[in-house]
Amino acid sequence: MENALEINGLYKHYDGFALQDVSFMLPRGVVMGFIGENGAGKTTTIKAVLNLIRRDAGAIKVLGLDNIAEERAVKERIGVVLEDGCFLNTLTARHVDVLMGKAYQSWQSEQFFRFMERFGIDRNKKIKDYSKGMRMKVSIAAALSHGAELLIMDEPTSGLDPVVRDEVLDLFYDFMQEDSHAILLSSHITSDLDKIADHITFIHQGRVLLSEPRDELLDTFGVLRCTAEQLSALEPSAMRAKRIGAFGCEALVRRDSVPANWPVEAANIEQIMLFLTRGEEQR
Ligand SMILES: Nc1ncnc2c1ncn2[C@@H]1O[C@H](COP(=O)(O)OP(=O)(O)OP(=O)(O)O)[C@@H](O)[C@H]1O
Repeated sequence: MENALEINGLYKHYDGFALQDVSFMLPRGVVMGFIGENGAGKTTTIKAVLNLIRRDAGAIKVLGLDNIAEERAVKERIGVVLEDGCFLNTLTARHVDVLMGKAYQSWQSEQFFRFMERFGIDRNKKIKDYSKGMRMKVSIAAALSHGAELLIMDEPTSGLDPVVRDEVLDLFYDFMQEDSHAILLSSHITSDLDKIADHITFIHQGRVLLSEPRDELLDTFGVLRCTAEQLSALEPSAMRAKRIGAFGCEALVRRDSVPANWPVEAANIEQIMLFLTRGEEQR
């Protein structure tokens, strides 16, 4: 089966910022965490996938379809949740149901209202009177109620409390019970990604620095705390990034390239992201 998403050589230039040769692949059956610091280019990439901005170069396939030439077919088969919410504040969940029914051939009202009941959301109340968590749940419920195979979400859990975040992650988990489904999820909340992401794509200053299965990433890299002398004795290829402080050095290292008796600790996604963003890069 074709990949859920393939981005090849995506370029987009703004004044003071550019996406440069962004390429990665999201296979079906996979939840991809799309991470990077503020302004790294996550939303710009997602907007290019959704054909909301004009790209300068590159090719994007969504569920095997060209995202521009076959835009209508693509829209029907993906669920989208954007950072700033998708619906007007004066609408109620009932209105959302009517609008979505017009927008999607395969809209499932019953499914949508089952979600509303599960979340205890009053279908007659206006969106502006919902809490932030409820608004996000309505957006996610809408994205999940038209038989989408791929969910594309820009920071769906940001600003939500840990209990609501967990409920939302449960929804994603349910969605992924179907093998052909996939999720692209941009997030700053690395603990959510620790729970749900199978694959991590990390973007920094408009370029993809890595795109790998999460377990491989965690197996490959570790954090070494050592002296400057020890650090300089290390093979350059063993080190991906380093930070040198007054009291010693820390380096993100390839575990298998460091002498076995050196103290290398497991790294989590947040540490890897911080090293690659703020550490002195070693290529
Ligand atoms: N329409 C635009 N015109 C000019 N610059 C833009 C435009 N949209 C985005 N940018 C710039 O592109 C850069 C990347 O922004 P983007 O929203 O893609 O980052 P992000 O990784 O999603 O960040 P965040 O995590 O803060 O949402 C930023 O410097 C932003 O100012």
